[in-house]
Amino acid sequence: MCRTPPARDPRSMAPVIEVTDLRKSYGGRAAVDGVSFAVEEGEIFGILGPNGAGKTTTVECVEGLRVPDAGRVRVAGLDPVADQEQVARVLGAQLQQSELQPKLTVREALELYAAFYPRPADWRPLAERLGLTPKLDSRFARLSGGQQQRLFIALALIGDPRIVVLDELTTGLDPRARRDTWHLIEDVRTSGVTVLLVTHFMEEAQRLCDRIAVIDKGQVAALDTPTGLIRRSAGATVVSFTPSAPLAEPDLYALPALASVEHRDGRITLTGTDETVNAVISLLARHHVTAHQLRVTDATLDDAFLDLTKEEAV
Ligand SMILES: Nc1ncnc2c1ncn2[C@@H]1O[C@H](COP(=O)(O)OP(=O)(O)OP(=O)(O)O)[C@@H](O)[C@H]1O
Repeated sequence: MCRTPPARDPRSMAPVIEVTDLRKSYGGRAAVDGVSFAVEEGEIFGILGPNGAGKTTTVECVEGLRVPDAGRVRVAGLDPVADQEQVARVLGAQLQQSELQPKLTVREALELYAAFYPRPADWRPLAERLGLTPKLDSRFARLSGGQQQRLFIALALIGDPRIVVLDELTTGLDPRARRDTWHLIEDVRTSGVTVLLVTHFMEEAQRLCDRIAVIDKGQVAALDTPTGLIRRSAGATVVSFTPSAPLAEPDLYALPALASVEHRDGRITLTGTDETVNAVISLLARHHVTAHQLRVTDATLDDAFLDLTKEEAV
């Protein structure tokens, strides 16, 4: 949006955010319990996890808002706690709703936050790009949810940061406003800014993120590209069909790489891998059973997330 993408030699690229064995407890209970990840410059890096997993605590340590109990955090090589002032110049964070005065107009908010930085971005083109120009004289409290989020993005970018941290950016937005916001995030990245994105929305993570750390119970349960996460989850491929004659249960359960079997209204749904699909087709042929409405689909990030964060059976 405002930065020119830096010319980068991929071989010399150091991570712009490094989190190593981060630990943070509240009242003796571990909220973050040994989290490590590294974010490359120019990435959209997602942090995904169930409620209470430790996502916000992790990003607050990256922002320097919380002091870790143990571990190491570096943002552009700086310590967010010891070097707070320098970190504030390279990292833009999304404000929480409560942090902006309801009576402030959009223009006042932009001017006020621009004044915090030695070399702020020009807020006018930023406001224009974010569709805020017609709202410059509106008070914050009178903006719609989508307009408020766009203002938060503008304020996070006003210091012309190298990195922007966005936490639950599209919560409460309608589907159109959410999609508009996704386009904005893609534009932000195209302009060379690294994005650290905390989200609950699988579709959002799958669409936007280059890589995702799935955090569960204070730990990194998996770290991969969205496609990689789907592939590594137990049931990466879903096959469903209505057989022309019943199939023996032991034959189904003997299928290779099978993750689950479901029967509903005469229809069988299996999850597994491509190997499972090939084997079920052979099984059907061997027993001269026809598969009506045979469908083979890829699992979604939603399926992978549920698999990666499932509660262990007790
Ligand atoms: N200031 C605090 N004092 C005490 N406990 C806290 C505090 N902040 C967070 N916690 C607890 O730490 C754990 C992790 O919280 P955190 O907000 O980091 O999780 P989260 O993954 O961001 O959750 P959510 O998706 O619900 O926002 C939770 O059990 C939460 O109740």
